[in-house]
Amino acid sequence: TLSPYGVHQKHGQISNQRRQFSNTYISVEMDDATGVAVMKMKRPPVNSLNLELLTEFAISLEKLEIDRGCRGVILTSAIPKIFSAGLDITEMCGKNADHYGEFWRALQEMWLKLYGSNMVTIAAINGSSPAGGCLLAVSCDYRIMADNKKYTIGLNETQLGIVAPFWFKDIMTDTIGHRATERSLELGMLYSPTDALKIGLVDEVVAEDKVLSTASAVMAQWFAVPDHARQLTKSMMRKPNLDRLVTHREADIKNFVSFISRDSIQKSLQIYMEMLKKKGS
Ligand SMILES: CCCCC/C=C\C/C=C\C=C\CC(=O)SCCNC(=O)CCNC(=O)[C@H](O)C(C)(C)COP(=O)(O)OP(=O)(O)OC[C@H]1O[C@@H](n2cnc3c(N)ncnc32)[C@H](O)[C@@H]1OP(=O)(O)O
Repeated sequence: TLSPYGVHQKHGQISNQRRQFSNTYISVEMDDATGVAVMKMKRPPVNSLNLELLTEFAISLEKLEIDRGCRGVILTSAIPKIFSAGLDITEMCGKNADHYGEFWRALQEMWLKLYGSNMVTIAAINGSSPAGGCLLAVSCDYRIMADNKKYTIGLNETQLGIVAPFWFKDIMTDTIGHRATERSLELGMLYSPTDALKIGLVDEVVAEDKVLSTASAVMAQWFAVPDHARQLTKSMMRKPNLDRLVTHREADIKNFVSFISRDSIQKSLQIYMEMLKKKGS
């Protein structure tokens, strides 16, 4: 073990086997010949991240992390036109403090596993990806987005009357820079794929039907670098952000619970949910 987050070399096993494991909201297909797992979120209608999905996500990643045959994960969605609608707003509305705390801890856990993964992680963003959906993408090593101007990506929390926590903000800053993050977060901006590419929020925009094949090709390029060197470099780059959340984890939960429990915030979220429902009907 080379880092507190469990850096270790993965050895690809040469075989023609594909293994699959599936939970309620996450399915994983592991290709032993390539060492690549494709992990799909499948929670209709919009892959909103509820407690169960977040828990399954973390467990699936942990399984892959200890699987010596797995060197990389492509994260994508099984739902057409949607990568993820972000956190399930109903998990943050009308529940009690214990529930909010449990939910936030599950989100932190998932993030520590994804952002701290030793595997190569590539987001194949095949649909809209607001807020928590954007967090998933930005936590990966590389982002490929489908070229469809109806899709958007960004941290739009302020539009809901809530605030992106410091660890969302930190990785956004690392990705697009301080000034762009300041503007983007204050205004709760959502970007089209082309605009996301311009500011560096995604690395590539490709035709919808090429998102997965491009992800596989990029994975092969990343695999050409020796695992131990890439993993140590990743760990060195990401350790400060990981340590910051680990150190302030309980305070972050307390902060979230007290913020989200405020009457004014509950009201904002209810209004936003009603607006979403009206738009859909
Ligand atoms: C100072 C201290 C600070 C401390 C920290 C404090 C707080 C931080 C707190 C929270 C951080 C949260 C991050 C988040 O992720 S919040 C979630 C933000 N997400 C969104 O804004 C996305 C909303 N959804 C959409 O924009 C669209 O649904 C989308 C573009 C994804 C898809 O559009 P489409 O037209 O296909 O589908 P819809 O008809 O809109 O939706 C279908 C169905 O799904 C429901 N729904 C959509 N999104 C969510 C969601 N995020 N959670 C729950 N439910 C969702 C929608 O209401 C529809 O339902 P129904 O009408 O079919 O019943």
